[in-house]
Amino acid sequence: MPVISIHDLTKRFPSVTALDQLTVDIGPGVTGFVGANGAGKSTLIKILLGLQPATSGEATVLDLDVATQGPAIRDRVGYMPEHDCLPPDMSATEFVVHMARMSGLPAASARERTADTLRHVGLYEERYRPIGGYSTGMRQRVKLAQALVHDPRLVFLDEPTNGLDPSGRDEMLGLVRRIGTDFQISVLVTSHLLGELERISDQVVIIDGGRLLRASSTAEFTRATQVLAVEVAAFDSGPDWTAARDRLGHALAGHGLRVVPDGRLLMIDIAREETFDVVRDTAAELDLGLVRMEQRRHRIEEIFRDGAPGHQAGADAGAGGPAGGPVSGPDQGGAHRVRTP
Ligand SMILES: Nc1ncnc2c1ncn2[C@@H]1O[C@H](COP(=O)(O)OP(=O)(O)OP(=O)(O)O)[C@@H](O)[C@H]1O
Repeated sequence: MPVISIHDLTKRFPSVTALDQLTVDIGPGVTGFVGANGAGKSTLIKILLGLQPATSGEATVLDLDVATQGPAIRDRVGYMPEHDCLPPDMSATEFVVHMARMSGLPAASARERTADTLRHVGLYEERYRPIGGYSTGMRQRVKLAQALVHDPRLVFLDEPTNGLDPSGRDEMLGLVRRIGTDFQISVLVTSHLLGELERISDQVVIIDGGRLLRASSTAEFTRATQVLAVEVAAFDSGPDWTAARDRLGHALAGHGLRVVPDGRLLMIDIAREETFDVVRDTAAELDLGLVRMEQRRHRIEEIFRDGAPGHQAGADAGAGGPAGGPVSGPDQGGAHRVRTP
């Protein structure tokens, strides 16, 4: 049963259509909601919380109607807003207790839940210091704690990694993942960075200009391709990786495999089951060491890079044949911007 159900939802502002006939069902677990800046992510969250009316269309959250049951939704759902909204003179404990009381918790359980939640987000030691002296990462954790303190069934996290450096981002993503796994709270987390959502989400919804581009399980997005990526090192020619790569490439082409170089790698069509053995044996015959041999997986960002939703990016990487030029293989890097603002 979907946790969130959105049907034909449109939101028009005077000068822009923020959501355009959006229809999508979102199941339990961690859902990554991705789109460029201005794609309509925050607008959707506000409509789902009953804080803003839609222009047309319907949506339910935990089976509650967003148009008429906003307060009941906000009782059951936690919300971490994108922008900083923290009082600098209060400590994390004071602020989170206050938010717990606002959600209707009695004083004693508000204090107890606050201590538990701050421990969970890694702020226990610092909980009595004024928020004004906190780093960006700590402030993000306070916002996360206040979203969790009333023990919601579902949380909306709007760009929780905003402003964080790579290690802070990794820690935040780990926390978000644990909310879904350890606490069994469903999560809708937004980002304009595709790579980070791919890592932590059970399903991913991609919007562009307020329209649905694609919604599917992460496993479906990142399923294995029929391309084997191989990197070799030459024992006898030192650091000349180009020569080693090309020797192997030509030998494999001689075995009837379709091979395309891509930087230090060879992209090889997995035409038959023995392909792995042929690569291993040929590298050994040529006295080359196998540094890496892995079946490529689709990356979510390929959907954007290659334009068309559902495009079989990477699956035909070897189609150029042995004589084909270098192809741009699946991305090796980390998170990518969908579109810079
Ligand atoms: N209250 C408003 N009045 C007018 N236009 C608005 C309002 N809120 C949002 N918009 C516009 O709607 C579009 C979608 O904005 P929204 O904030 O939902 O995008 P987003 O995907 O969350 O991006 P960001 O992360 O940059 O906030 C943008 O063009 C924005 O300028």
